[in-house]
Amino acid sequence: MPTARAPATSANLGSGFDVFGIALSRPADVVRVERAERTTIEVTGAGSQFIPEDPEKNTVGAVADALDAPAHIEIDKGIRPASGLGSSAASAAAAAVALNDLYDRGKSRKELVPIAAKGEAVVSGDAHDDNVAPAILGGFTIATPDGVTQVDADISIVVTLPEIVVSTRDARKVVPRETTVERLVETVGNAATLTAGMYRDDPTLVGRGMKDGIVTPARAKLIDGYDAVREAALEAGATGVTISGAGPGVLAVTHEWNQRAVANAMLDTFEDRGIDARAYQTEIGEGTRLY
Ligand SMILES: Nc1ncnc2c1ncn2[C@@H]1O[C@H](COP(=O)(O)OP(=O)(O)OP(=O)(O)O)[C@@H](O)[C@H]1O
Ligand SMILES: N[C@@H](CCO)C(=O)O
Repeated sequence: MPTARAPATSANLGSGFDVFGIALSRPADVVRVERAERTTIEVTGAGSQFIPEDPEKNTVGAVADALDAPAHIEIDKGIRPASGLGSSAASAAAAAVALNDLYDRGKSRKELVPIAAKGEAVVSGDAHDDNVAPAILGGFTIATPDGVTQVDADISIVVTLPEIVVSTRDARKVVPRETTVERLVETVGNAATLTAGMYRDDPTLVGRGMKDGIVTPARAKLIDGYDAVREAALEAGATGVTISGAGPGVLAVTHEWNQRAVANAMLDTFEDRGIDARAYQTEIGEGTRLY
């Protein structure tokens, strides 16, 4: 039975809304697939009680359909749903890679990206590629309508995950529909700085390039304590802080040597406000691995 492990991912990185994404070395989902007459799904692990097993409602059902690959699909969730860590995308990415192997469909990793994105459409209303691209390919990815560009990068990351639920569908409703030319110029500059930082494995440039004055301020209101947690992480030495994906995860870029200090500062700040949270000290990592 093919088994695939797909990593958590963080989309947007502030200045790259719906375009940038990174794979994280942990946590991850593990998906096992077995040929069947029709698709059935079994979900265990983190937050599994909130995840539908109906193939019409689970991201992996749409992937099995798109590959014409009916299967019994077992999902072991390592990534809590509605986290901002690409939980729904990780299952879709792992299913795409495992089903491609099970049915010998011969699709390349890049060809599997839009197929896995069909799963994202099931949960958030549209098929953005910015989580499934890094989940499948690993590293830092730039997903545009013209295709995906992938860069391997070595950057330390802390993501704190508060016990707050923010669904991608709701977080997309608060995204401003218009912006100014000044904001556009600022965002292009930041996105370019971030990309240069990824090429150079430079956490200072990546952190600086995550600044965003358009989408992040609107979404920060959905995350209790976001401004205070951001300040605390920067004071502890993070080079940049933003919302991970659609939230509520909060992502900090760090130097490797102060990862722990940044994680503790973020956790303490959530705790001061009575919000339970957990921290992942992680780094940009590989894409889906097939066993
Ligand atoms: N295989 C799956 N894994 C996780 N969530 C799933 C899956 N299939 C369907 N869902 C549903 O998708 C929703 C979670 O997806 P959502 O995009 O909101 O969160 P996320 O993937 O953690 O966040 P983000 O995309 O911001 O990183 C939940 O409503 C959940 O029930
Ligand atoms: N780019 C997406 C990622 C979450 O799926 C968003 O921020 O809405």
